[in-house]
Amino acid sequence: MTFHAFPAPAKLNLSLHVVGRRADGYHLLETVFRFIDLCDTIELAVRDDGAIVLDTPTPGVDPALDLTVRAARALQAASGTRLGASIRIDKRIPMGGGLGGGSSDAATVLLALNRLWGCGLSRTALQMLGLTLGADVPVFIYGRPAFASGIGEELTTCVVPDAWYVVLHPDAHVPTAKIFASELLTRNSTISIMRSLSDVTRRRNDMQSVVFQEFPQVAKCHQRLSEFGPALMTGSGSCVFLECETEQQANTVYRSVSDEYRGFVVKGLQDHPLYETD
Ligand SMILES: C[C@@](CO)(OP(=O)(O)O)[C@H](O)COP(=O)(O)OP(=O)(O)OC[C@H]1O[C@@H](n2ccc(N)nc2=O)[C@H](O)[C@@H]1O
Ligand SMILES: Nc1ncnc2c1ncn2[C@@H]1O[C@H](COP(=O)(O)OP(=O)(O)O)[C@@H](O)[C@H]1O
Repeated sequence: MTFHAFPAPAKLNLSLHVVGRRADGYHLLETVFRFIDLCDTIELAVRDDGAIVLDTPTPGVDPALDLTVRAARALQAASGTRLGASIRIDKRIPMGGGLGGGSSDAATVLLALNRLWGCGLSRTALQMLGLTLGADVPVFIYGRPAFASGIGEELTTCVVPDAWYVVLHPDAHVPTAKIFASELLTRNSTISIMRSLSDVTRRRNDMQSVVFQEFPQVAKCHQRLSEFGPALMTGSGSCVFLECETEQQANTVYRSVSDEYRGFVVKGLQDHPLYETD
């Protein structure tokens, strides 16, 4: 069996406003996504027997519910292919950190198997299929830094700065659904997110204060990183990040806090590594 390797990058939400709620309970967002150069690696081998086999189950995730397996099954059903796949995941993106690792893994499986199986689905069709797996999946298929509205699926390319990030991972696994369900969550943000993007000090994350109340260790970590500049939480947390103009600045900040917190320095990407112009 021949395995082919594909990258699945993490994302940051550079700003995130909750602007409403749909009748089905899902929240309407305005957010800016960008990819960073922390990646899982997904290895895929085509099988003739139609089976979807996860060779490397992720601790704590039921293999049948792993987003890579669900993505492969969804593409099988949508395309009608008789082919299957063996999947290996080399996981580097922390789970439950608001870095979108599971969603990115799923997107990479959809993009890569679409090629390996010769399904010929368009990028837009893959985005719609991805949305059935999670609100964060479409942007990883879209492949460009993006302003997102709706529940995260209405995407417009936006300009993001060349930047480096200090990302800290406090010791908390934040359940996304619980934060969205909180009575404390602001659901009527009105400030235009695009106007605030160019000014780092005006960026914000409406989920942040709710997470800080439930998980004081995240608040503490955010407070520490804020000593160096306008730090923000990504997505529903728990990771917090600080944007820096240079790698050297980011390394200096990280060195100051690395005794207290797990984390890393990453480069902001301009495109998803699998992005190709159509
Ligand atoms: C908050 C964000 C911001 O990018 O990221 P993460 O922190 O998860 O990375 C996303 O909106 C998360 O997207 P994703 O993680 O794919 O969420 P899903 O699996 O679709 O949904 C998990 C649960 O969160 C709630 N949910 C999710 C998205 C949304 N726009 N409104 C919601 O209310 C729903 O209760 C849903 O059942
Ligand atoms: N391949 C996968 N990688 C990571 N998480 C997965 C995967 N498949 C399913 N999951 C589930 O999705 C949840 C959210 O994971 P992830 O996308 O990494 O975090 P977040 O939503 O905080 O950005 C995990 O807690 C896990 O239960």
